[in-house]
Amino acid sequence: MSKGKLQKFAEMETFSNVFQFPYSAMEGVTFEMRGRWREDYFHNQNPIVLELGCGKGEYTVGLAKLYPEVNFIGVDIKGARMHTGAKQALDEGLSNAAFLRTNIEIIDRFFAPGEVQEIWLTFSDPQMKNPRKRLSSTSFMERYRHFLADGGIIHLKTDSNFLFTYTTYMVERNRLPLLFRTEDLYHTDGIDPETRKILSIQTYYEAQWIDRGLNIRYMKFRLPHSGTLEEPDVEIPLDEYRSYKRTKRSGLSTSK
Ligand SMILES: C[S@@+](CC[C@H](N)C(=O)[O-])C[C@H]1O[C@@H](n2cnc3c(N)ncnc32)[C@H](O)[C@@H]1O
Repeated sequence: MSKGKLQKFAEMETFSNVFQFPYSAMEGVTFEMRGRWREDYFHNQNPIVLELGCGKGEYTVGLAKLYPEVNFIGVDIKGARMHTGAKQALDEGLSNAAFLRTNIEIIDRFFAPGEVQEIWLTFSDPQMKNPRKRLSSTSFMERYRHFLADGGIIHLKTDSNFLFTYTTYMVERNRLPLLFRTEDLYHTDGIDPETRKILSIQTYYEAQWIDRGLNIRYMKFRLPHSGTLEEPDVEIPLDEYRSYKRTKRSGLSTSK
């Protein structure tokens, strides 16, 4: 591990806004703030919004600045990336932003039923070959149901035609209420100023995909608790650009 990463990890141990519980540390352990994030950490009764796969946490930090009356928690397994957002939140005194380093597969161990109001999926890996790892698959929706309020909102912002098309079919097949959907966010008219402000927050990956000339897609839908969820049975064209290898010119590894 590089010296820079080691230093970031050491610093993260001292950050009061970071909780680190990877899968390996969770065997037989119950997260003690489950059901008590508001009381024990945020010290308020405001809603809680998660950014899953937050990377450097641009949405967690950006939304926390825009909405001081809402609590935001960025979740990712990669600590070196999370360090950026966690440090920024501390430096800027954002008491409504926190970070949880864990595997999203066990996310329901950290939040009690109804404890979370909304989820953001920002530039999630499309996992074209592995639907069980896809953060908008029905198996993850089932996990989210354990702690997301009934009818809670899920936002998906992505460059990936594959992930966006898959999620559209998943929403249709399960009749989840669709609130908004655009295949080309930055060339869509009629988006209200408040939504535009939220959607203009750009993540690390988003900036790189925009540089490559890709459309940014966005949808939001509700996830009710009732009804059995079924996987859509559809063939979706793969995102060809994701099989490109890292080049000196692009500097972007797309095989992720
Ligand atoms: C493509 S990056 C996007 C990061 C950030 N949202 C952005 O837009 O720049 C996907 C992130 O999701 C995280 N991730 C993917 N699957 C995960 C899982 N099952 N558990 C925890 N983190 C996961 C990865 O570690 C990575 O940081």
